[in-house]
Amino acid sequence: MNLAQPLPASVKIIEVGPRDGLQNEQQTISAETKIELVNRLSQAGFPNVEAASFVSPKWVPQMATSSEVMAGITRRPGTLYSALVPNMKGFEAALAAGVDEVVIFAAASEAFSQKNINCSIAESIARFRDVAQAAKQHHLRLRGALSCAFGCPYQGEVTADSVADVVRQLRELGCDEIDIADTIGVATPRHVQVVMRRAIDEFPIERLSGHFHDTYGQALANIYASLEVGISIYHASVAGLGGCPYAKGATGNVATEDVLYMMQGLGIETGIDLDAVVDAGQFISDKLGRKAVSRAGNAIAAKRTPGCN
Ligand SMILES: CC(C)(COP(=O)([O-])OP(=O)([O-])OC[C@H]1O[C@@H](n2cnc3c(N)ncnc32)[C@H](O)[C@@H]1OP(=O)([O-])[O-])[C@@H](O)C(=O)NCCC(=O)NCCSC(=O)C[C@@](C)(O)CC(=O)[O-]
Repeated sequence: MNLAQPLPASVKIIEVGPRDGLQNEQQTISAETKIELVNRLSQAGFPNVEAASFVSPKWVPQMATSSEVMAGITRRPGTLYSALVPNMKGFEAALAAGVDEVVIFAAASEAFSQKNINCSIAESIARFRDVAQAAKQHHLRLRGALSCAFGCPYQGEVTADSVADVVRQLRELGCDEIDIADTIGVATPRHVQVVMRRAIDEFPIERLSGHFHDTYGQALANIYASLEVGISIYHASVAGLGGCPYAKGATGNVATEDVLYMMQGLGIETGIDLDAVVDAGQFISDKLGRKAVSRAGNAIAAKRTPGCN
């Protein structure tokens, strides 16, 4: 029996490079560079750029410049600028910085919740209740991220039921969108379809997203598997930037250039200029002093060099 549906005609791609991509970089990246990266990405046409994170600078020092970044960017009408917010202190800073969307971030794994935000899942949901209410009061969009939905670096297996349980709690907080995240990139396509189908039982499919890291080289296959079950929102990171400070060995999110190239080939509309994203990827890779991790990005950049075909 073929359970696959027709693929969506269009998808929303959320660019998470400036936050998820850069948060784990050991070298200090200037606010100026982050601002230029965000501007290049919004100009490329992304409907949503995750630009900042108002977490404790003791926990994630690279994100300490988030207010400066938000103050320095040139806002493009049509782009929403999002930021991670773990508590009310983060919310106040995000509000003052003028973010359009706050992202509360829970986990499907107790062990990861403790390592990442220093509290249990239940405590995190209680903390997020105040943030969610404040976001609604201020008419800000509210997104819920769910880490370790397919496996945890500390506890190992994570069940689809525990994912569904936290999705339901995030729905009850009033999340407009919920991200099902493979923080350590361990998922494979059939597993993804099982978990996504359980999540769809708890939350409207058109507001669920897939957030895949590429640690085991499965991210594009996992996106395709999610397309088959009808998921139409995906996160990606320019030049494949990233990793998670609390998930050892996690590599970057799937590279945005690779996702856009695949969507183009599938005839799925994104509204994003792939060439401009390749430029943004080369820009940030030059600043970091290393080659972009995107296969498609590097291939397209190489083709532009005279003498290459
Ligand atoms: C949640 C806390 C704050 C708890 O951390 P804590 O130490 O339990 O909190 P606390 O309330 O005891 O505060 C400790 C200190 O931090 C300060 N503080 C407290 N809150 C803030 C804030 N918002 N902004 C700035 N400062 C803050 C607070 O004022 C205090 O300062 P002190 O009195 O010692 O000088 C901490 O654990 C934290 O910031 N964690 C963030 C970890 C993180 O950002 N991880 C990466 C993002 S998650 C992720 O990447 C996964 C995702 C979403 O991408 C999906 C995926 O890929 O799977």
